[in-house]
Formats: sequence, C-alpha cells, structure tokens
Amino acid sequence: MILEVDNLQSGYGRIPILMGVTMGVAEGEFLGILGHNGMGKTTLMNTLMGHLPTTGGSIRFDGQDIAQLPPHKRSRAGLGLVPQGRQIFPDLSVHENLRMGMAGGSSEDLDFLDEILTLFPRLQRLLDRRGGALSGGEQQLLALARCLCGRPKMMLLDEPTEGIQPSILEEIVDTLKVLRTRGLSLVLVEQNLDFIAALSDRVLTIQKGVITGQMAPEDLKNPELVSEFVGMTTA
Ligand SMILES: Nc1ncnc2c1ncn2[C@@H]1O[C@H](COP(=O)(O)OP(=O)(O)OP(=O)(O)O)[C@@H](O)[C@H]1O
Repeated sequence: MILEVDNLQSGYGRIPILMGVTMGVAEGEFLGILGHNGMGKTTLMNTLMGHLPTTGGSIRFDGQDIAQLPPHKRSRAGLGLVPQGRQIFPDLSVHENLRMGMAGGSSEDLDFLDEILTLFPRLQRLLDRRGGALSGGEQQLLALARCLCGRPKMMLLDEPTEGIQPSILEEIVDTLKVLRTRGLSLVLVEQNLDFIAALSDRVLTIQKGVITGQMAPEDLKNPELVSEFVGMTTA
C-alpha cells in the first residue's frame, strides 16, 4: 500500500467533518471516491495534503507517517494535489504557471517540463496564453500538468469534471490512463459517475464524512446500488 489512512478525522474549527475515514491505496492503483455535494470529499483531499489539520487517526504515505507534516513536506514525499477549482494563476502565462509547479529552474527541470508537455499537446499550443484566458477544461489540463511538475508518486484529484465540456473530459481521461501506465497512483474524488467509472480500479463511496461502501466501477451502472451507498441516482 502506498497510502494507508486509518480512522482519519478532521474538520473546520470545532465542526467535525471527517468522522473516521479508513482506506488504502495500492501502488499504481487508481481509487475513485464517489460522493454527493458536501459529503466531505474536498475536506478529505485537503486533509491528506495537509491544508487542513488532522484531528485524529493516521495517514501513512510511502512508508512514512505524514499526518502532522506541513503540505510542502508531503509534496516532497511524493504527494500532489490538483485542487477543486484548479487554482490557476490567472495573470501568469501557461508556461509560467507550469514553472510555478517545479522545484527549481535548472536545465534538468526544463527538460522534465518538456517531457510532461508531450502528454499535453493542447497546452503546448497555449504556452504564452494567460491562465485566466483558458477554458475550464484547458485550465484543468494545466492544473494536472502543473501537479506533475512536482514529480508526484500519487496525485489527489478533486472534482476535475466540474464545469468542463465532454470533449475535454475524454482528453483528461486518456491523459490519466497514460499516467497510470507510468506507475502513478491516484485518488480521485468525484460525483460524475461516467468519469469515475472510466478511470477507477475500485470505487469507495462517502457520505457525511464516512466511507459507506465499496463498488466495482461497472457497478456504477446500477442506479439502485449507487443510490444505496451514495444517496443519489444521477451524476
Ligand atoms: N471552510 C469551511 N468552514 C466550515 N465548514 C466547511 C468549510 N468548508 C466546507 N465546510 C463544510 O464541510 C462539509 C463538507 O464539505 P466538502 O467541501 O468537503 O464536501 P464535498 O464533498 O467536497 O462537496 P463539494 O462538491 O460541494 O465541494 C460541508 O458540510 C461543508 O459545508
């Protein structure tokens, strides 16, 4: 297991949101977590990355206890977050946004950036464009590429489909599938059933800050099963 989360708790001030999340991710696995709005998906991602403090339980990543480490140390350990809403720098160019994701500006780093860009032909054509002038889908591709600049072993991907056209969604699915063949591990939180089914090896469901079940991706076609675990019938 590259990630082992045991009885994880966190929240905002005194408001508890994660009520004891337990889950594991194998090296190279793509794990999907399906849940409705407000069920704790973003809270889980931000707690795993260290943007929210862990108030109980443990997080082991790549053999190390990271639950009390600050975000930059988790990032150095190989964890990368692509946040909900993308958080692109709107006034910086695509190229500058990508440089912000790199540890430094050495020639080795720039070669690595070129290597990453081979996976994102659409971004190659937009390198000089302002981040804020990109479409939602293009911004999502940029956020993925920027995360990869930090050389993560595992990517945490928070609701990438939000506000994105279907044509770019397919491109994102294809890009992530290539990354899987290169050994990346992924935790994807989503409410889009098709997207999560297309990418996940295994799907957990989350309701009110607890994991309520586990489903195979093909089970997501069964509305009754989805409704039972997630409390919703449509994406
Ligand atoms: N900064 C905050 N302060 C207080 N409560 C918050 C804060 N952010 C989120 N919450 C609450 O925490 C709960 C979980 O929110 P979270 O954003 O993790 O859900 P989510 O599953 O990611 O849903 P969404 O898709 O709407 O982001 C919700 O009840 C939400 O209102």
